[in-house]
Amino acid sequence: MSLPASISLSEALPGYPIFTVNHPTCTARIALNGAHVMEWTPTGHSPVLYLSPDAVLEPGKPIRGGIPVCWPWFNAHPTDEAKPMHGFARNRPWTLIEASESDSGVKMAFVLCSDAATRELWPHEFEAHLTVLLGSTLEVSLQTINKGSSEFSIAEALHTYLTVGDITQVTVKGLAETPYLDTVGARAMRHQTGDITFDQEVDRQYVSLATVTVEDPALRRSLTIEKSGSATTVVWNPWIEKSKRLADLPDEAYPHFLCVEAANAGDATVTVAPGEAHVIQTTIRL
Ligand SMILES: O=P(O)(O)OC[C@H]1O[C@@H](O)[C@H](O)[C@@H](O)[C@@H]1O
Repeated sequence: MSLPASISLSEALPGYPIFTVNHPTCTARIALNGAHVMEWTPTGHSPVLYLSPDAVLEPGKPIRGGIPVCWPWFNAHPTDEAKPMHGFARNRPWTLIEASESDSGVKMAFVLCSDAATRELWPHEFEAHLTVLLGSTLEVSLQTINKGSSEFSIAEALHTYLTVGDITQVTVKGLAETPYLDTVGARAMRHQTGDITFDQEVDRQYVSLATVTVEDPALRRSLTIEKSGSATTVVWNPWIEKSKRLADLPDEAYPHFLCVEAANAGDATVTVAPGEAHVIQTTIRL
């Protein structure tokens, strides 16, 4: 496929293609492995997405940072922990099917289809389409199409790593008075009173359709995360002890990112009938 002038293709390592976007509205990088948006920087601003300096760029491995696509399950597989964490979509090579540009930005679309390897992990026929609009805002949508003859259920997340200046000064607004599944320690349903602030590990699945704002006084900016087709918002920061266990994340990195993820997780799995489709979408703006 021919690429428009604002998108170029290179290899981070042999056999590891990366698309680089240089457009008047933004710069960005997207890996074909996982259809993974690694970086997005609107013109005149510092990077919005966090990418670990120790991220591993290797076919079949997830990238620490950017927007991993978690699909068709979220977190550990519900019955078989030997299967990949967060599903297989972030570990597979996708195919680029559209790349175009306009004055407002760049559009890229990728597809992942069921094959022998995916059937080993998940016995269903599907097409997954990831569409990314990169400009002064970032829009990502993931469409799941059931190509088989029986229904299937999915969990999913657009696992967005946001750069923040100092997590201890961050406030997340939009989830006050919302129930959530707390997955730090023994799982428990809890109730969020007031806005979210951070002084320890946070790993929560909020039952929410709401738009979320991340107030970041250290970088003097706020980020808005809108979403649709998503009944769960995951909020995650590993803090120090969990960071030490993650080999592809520097121990001292946790104050500088926060994950706010449009998701369908926990009880909010999505059932897709044969021939039907489901779309989860998120828009991030400064
Ligand atoms: O290390 P991974 O597989 O990318 O997962 C990172 C985190 O992803 C979050 O979304 C989960 O809520 C956490 O429990 C998990 O630790």
